[in-house]
Amino acid sequence: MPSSVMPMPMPSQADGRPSPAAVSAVGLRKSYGDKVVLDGIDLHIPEGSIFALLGPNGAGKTTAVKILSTLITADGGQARVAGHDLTAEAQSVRAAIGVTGQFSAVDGLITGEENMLLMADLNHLSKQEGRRVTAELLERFDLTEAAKKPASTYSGGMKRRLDIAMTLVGSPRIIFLDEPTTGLDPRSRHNMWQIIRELVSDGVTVFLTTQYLEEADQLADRIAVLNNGKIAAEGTAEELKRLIPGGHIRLRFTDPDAYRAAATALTGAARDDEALALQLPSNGTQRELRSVLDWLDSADIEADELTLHTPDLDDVFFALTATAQPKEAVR
Ligand SMILES: Nc1ncnc2c1ncn2[C@@H]1O[C@H](COP(=O)(O)OP(=O)(O)OP(=O)(O)O)[C@@H](O)[C@H]1O
Repeated sequence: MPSSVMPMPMPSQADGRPSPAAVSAVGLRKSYGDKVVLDGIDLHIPEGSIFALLGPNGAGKTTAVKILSTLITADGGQARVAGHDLTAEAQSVRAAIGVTGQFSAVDGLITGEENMLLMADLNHLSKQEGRRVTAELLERFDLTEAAKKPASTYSGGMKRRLDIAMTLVGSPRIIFLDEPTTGLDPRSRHNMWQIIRELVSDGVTVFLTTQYLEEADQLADRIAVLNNGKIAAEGTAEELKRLIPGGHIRLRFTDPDAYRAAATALTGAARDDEALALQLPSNGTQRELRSVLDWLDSADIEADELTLHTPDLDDVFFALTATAQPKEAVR
């Protein structure tokens, strides 16, 4: 499947010119020993958008983030982040970005406020400015009450919020969030999504990696699926869903005789004898649904349950990453 996927067109502005890129990369490559992790990655992430890099475990998502945030160097290819060349202007790249990794930068032994003030110091803010920014961010991330408690006493969601608040002390224009909601409960995950949306409404560009398809679907303007070292597909969630077949109508019966009669009449349907269910391919349009219903009426078939299934990102992910997956190397 990946090899047959057409590249998506570049996002463009109303006047047809390509949108200014917060991150652009051509042919990024990285290997560990003889294991190729990134095998020529191209990216174009417009300013002020949310980009999600999806991929199975060990696909190379963190490696891509580490390269683009100058933590490690690529073996080949070129990239510009915030308008600066990744190799020649690494210092300028660092000044423009914030990174929160899977392993938090939060120091549990000191309070949330002290963590923030330390960050302000590292960003060379004056004492007064550091205090102002700290108070503002703690308030924004609902941490004012807990500000004077050791960070080790915080819940997972609070630690994650503190982590992002610390990243924002330096007012980065681009934020890399490596699996920002892994391990969070549903409520904390939804809170984090809201925070991410607010960041973007302030003009920040967000590059996030995730294993949660729903997260990419909910948040991202564009999504790239990384598999076997390559971008298997890239586009909006809707564009990706259109790439794969999988839409169907499912008819379920309670009466085995009715099921058998319907299965005989509907020769093109896939059968699930155990569930007494039939599955008909469908593109999900109203016109097609109506013609199927008319046909069922004319054949005198009455199902007890009819459900319409349109492909979701899960289907896309499974279709694109179904080929032999690389085994995770031991680090
Ligand atoms: N420093 C390293 N030395 C050797 N191999 C490494 C190193 N870092 C990563 N790898 C390997 O590179 C591959 C990609 O790792 P990476 O952490 O980028 O994947 P990932 O997509 O972020 O995975 P996950 O979703 O599990 O976090 C894995 O097979 C990993 O074991």
